[in-house]
Amino acid sequence: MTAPRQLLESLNSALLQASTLEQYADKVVQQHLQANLAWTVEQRAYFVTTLYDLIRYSRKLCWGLGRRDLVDSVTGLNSDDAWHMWGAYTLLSGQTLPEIPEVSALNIANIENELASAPEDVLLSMPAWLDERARKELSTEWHKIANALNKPAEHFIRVNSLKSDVVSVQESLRKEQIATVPVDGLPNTLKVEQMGYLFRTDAFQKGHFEMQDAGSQQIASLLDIKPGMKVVDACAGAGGKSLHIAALLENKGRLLSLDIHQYKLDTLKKRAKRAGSHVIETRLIQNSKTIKRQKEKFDRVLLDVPCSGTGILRRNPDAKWHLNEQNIDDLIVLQKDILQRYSQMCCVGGKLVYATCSILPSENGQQVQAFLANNPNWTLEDELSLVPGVNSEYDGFYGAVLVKNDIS
Ligand SMILES: C[S@@+](CC[C@H](N)C(=O)[O-])C[C@H]1O[C@@H](n2cnc3c(N)ncnc32)[C@H](O)[C@@H]1O
Repeated sequence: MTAPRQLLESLNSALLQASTLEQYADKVVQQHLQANLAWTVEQRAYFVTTLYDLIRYSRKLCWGLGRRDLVDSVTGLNSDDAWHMWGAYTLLSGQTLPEIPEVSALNIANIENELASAPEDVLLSMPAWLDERARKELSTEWHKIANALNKPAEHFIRVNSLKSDVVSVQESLRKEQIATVPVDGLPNTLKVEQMGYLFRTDAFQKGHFEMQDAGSQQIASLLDIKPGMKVVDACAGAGGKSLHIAALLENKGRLLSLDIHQYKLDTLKKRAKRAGSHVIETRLIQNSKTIKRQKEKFDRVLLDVPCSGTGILRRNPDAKWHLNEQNIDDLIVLQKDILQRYSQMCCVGGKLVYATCSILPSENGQQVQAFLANNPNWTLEDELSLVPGVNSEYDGFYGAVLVKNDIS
């Protein structure tokens, strides 16, 4: 596709905005798409894919351009640098550059020559600290995982079984020129093959589906939910998994969705209304009493804890530039505290799922093992570890199913 000048200028300013790290890339994308409603579906796709790739590969591109001063932080990027990054990216993707002055000085031989001396973490375009930590935790698998995390994310739909079914959603989207295919082993999941304005479709407006990665869709299923159960989703956020749980409950029973941020719960409420999920009650966690009051009240507990998000870097490529090593260490302390305190909400004989969207064992299996060592009344029933590049084509997710036993 030959991108029009106006689109390239938008791309340039979007890259500058994202590089300040003052806004997350998805918000920058939303602003630009909203401001350019005349772009075709193809042009929108080019904008989003290219911006995300420029962010994803910024470290490698800066090295290739000989800009070692920008390799460790692109927060000092200016408009000329942003044009050069787009130019280098275009050449490295095997495409030709238009004859415009901003990129006329670039040539592929120079870029490849610079990259020949780049260290592994630069070629993977990962922050040096993350590369070092992941190598320690994941050994030789890290290389494969990092390459998989650098691929653009695919888009998946979870059909809302409270209101529709896979065949009807597929047919409804097909009428709006959006092509989808079923996903093996996941009965309510569709993969989007031909993108369109998904959120404007009739099926979306009527609550017949939600956008949710196929890996993420496997977490609520671990809870082994039966209609009528009492369930708590204690880190519910905007409700991706709460909506799935409500569907598994077939709207029978009770689902308490908790979070420390009211604005996320407000979004959850709107989504629940659209989805026809009547069993959801939201509650803000104001202090430790909110949790203590729910002691042993639930058959199922989901702890989808705050984490590094390293499993979903394909979807949020800028997250690696926002993170630092201290953040991960702090998150590990928080996860441990949430698992210890919030597990009290589970009744004896009940089950708890501890989940993250991280690929780091220190946030996953190691947390669970430490919990089991300190809590002999709990046992590990099952463990799901979806690791891009190793055993999964989807986002990276971890889920451990823990059972609370009576040892009195
Ligand atoms: C991984 S996100 C949850 C995503 C959500 N479950 C979904 O599927 O859309 C983690 C959530 O934990 C919340 N959180 C952070 N600290 C918390 C705490 N101490 N107790 C409960 N929730 C917390 C965050 O606000 C965030 O919404």
